[in-house]
Amino acid sequence: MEVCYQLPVLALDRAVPKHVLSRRGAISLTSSSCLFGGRSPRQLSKRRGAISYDSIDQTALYIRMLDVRLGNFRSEIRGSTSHLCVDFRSLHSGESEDHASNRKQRSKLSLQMYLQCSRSFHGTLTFRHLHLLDQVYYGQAKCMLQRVGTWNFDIFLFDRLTNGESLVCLTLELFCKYGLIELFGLDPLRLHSFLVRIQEGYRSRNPYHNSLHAADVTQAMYCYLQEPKLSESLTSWDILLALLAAATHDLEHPGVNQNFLLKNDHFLASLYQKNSVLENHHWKSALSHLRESGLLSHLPIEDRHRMEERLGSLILATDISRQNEFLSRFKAHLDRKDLNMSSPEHRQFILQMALKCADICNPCRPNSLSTCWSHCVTKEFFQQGDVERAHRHDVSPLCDRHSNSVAIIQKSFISYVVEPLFVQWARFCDTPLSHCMLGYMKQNKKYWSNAAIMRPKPKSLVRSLPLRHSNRL
Ligand SMILES: Nc1ncnc2c1ncn2[C@@H]1O[C@@H]2COP(=O)(O)O[C@H]2[C@H]1O
Repeated sequence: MEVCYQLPVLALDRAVPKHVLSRRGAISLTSSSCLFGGRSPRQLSKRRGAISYDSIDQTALYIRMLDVRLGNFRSEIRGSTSHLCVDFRSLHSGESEDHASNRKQRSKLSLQMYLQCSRSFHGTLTFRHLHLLDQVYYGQAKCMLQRVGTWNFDIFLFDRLTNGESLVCLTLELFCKYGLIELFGLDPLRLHSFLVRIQEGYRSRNPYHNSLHAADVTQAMYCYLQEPKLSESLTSWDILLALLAAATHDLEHPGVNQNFLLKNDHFLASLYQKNSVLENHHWKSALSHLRESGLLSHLPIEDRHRMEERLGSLILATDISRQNEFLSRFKAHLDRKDLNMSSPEHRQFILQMALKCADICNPCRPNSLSTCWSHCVTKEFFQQGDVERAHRHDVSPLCDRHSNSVAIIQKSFISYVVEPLFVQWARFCDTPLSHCMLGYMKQNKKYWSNAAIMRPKPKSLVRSLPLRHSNRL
């Protein structure tokens, strides 16, 4: 079969054979040597050990592995080449303004520390080198970690102090706090290398869906794990799972939404049969990193499988288009007062709700932090809109910079998506933190309402704003 999986509008760097995508049962890789950088698929599959190609799961994992094997992945993140399939470079033309790429430049770290950090990234840092690190900045980062469980934790500052390594530093700290390394007999080096892979697996050029967002969600998840209803009933497995899910929940996000992938017949849309395409991709990517790093390889196979399934159920719950489904179920439980935290099924459900809250908690942060997130997320929407416009496609809802404003998007997002969820979460937790989040949310809503009045709505917005907020359709 012909190797042709052309996107109508965007540049294709590497084609994925259609039969990889369309036939569930069998993947023939023979006609796709271009995918393997000159190596035969056989060689690769041999090197990977036993990869079975007989399920959609393995297909997904294999596609991610190819991404890594080809070295394409890292270079795309570093900005020199492009992604496996879609060339997303046009999304990032305004490089100088890019928040994420500026993070490194804005970092106050010395060159010496930068070099040390990149060595530590690639595993060549020795303990002797650690003494050479710029103590001032690591000292400050360490200091911040003492307050990692506070809701006004400034993740932007923490990221600068750790030279863009907030996800690794924060997650390691939380693993240590909970004693997960000892409890699960984890190899600290494998854990570190797994977290570095995860951090690098986020595209730093995405204004919003980058490793800083993952670090923010992980920090929020930690705050929720401290809530008495959770802390008094969760097991160590639950905690391990919750932290892993938070850290990986948007892994390899391409910086565009599902609607964009569907419209462009992206191979991921076919692979996941147009269902929670991004979330499935995040989950499978997380699995491949978990397996490749061997982090849990010493645990019994049944435990690992259970863990992988549960990880999937958490990450898939972050699909915002399933918000109503989760919210109705949550409300029904709260009305009936029948949540029983000693039931594994109910604990998993509460972890799903906690991750959903952590994922969209940015409007519930203090205004100085919340507004930064609002600008980042809007920037990503508008970049997608610019590409759609440039290719004469319909511009997706919320993505048109000419008919939207940050304020309007925020007002609508807070009212229709955030508030209903956090009101129920506060009903469930009924703690100072849950009410404090509602307080910040109200302040932010007011702030954006005023901003919207000060900056009048573009005329075309009256026609284009959807009734219900969703950037995914
Ligand atoms: N502050 C925000 N304003 C508007 N949309 C948001 C905001 N924060 C998160 N979102 C949206 O909520 C979605 C949650 O799932 P995703 O991370 O895939 O994509 C996210 C964004 O589309």
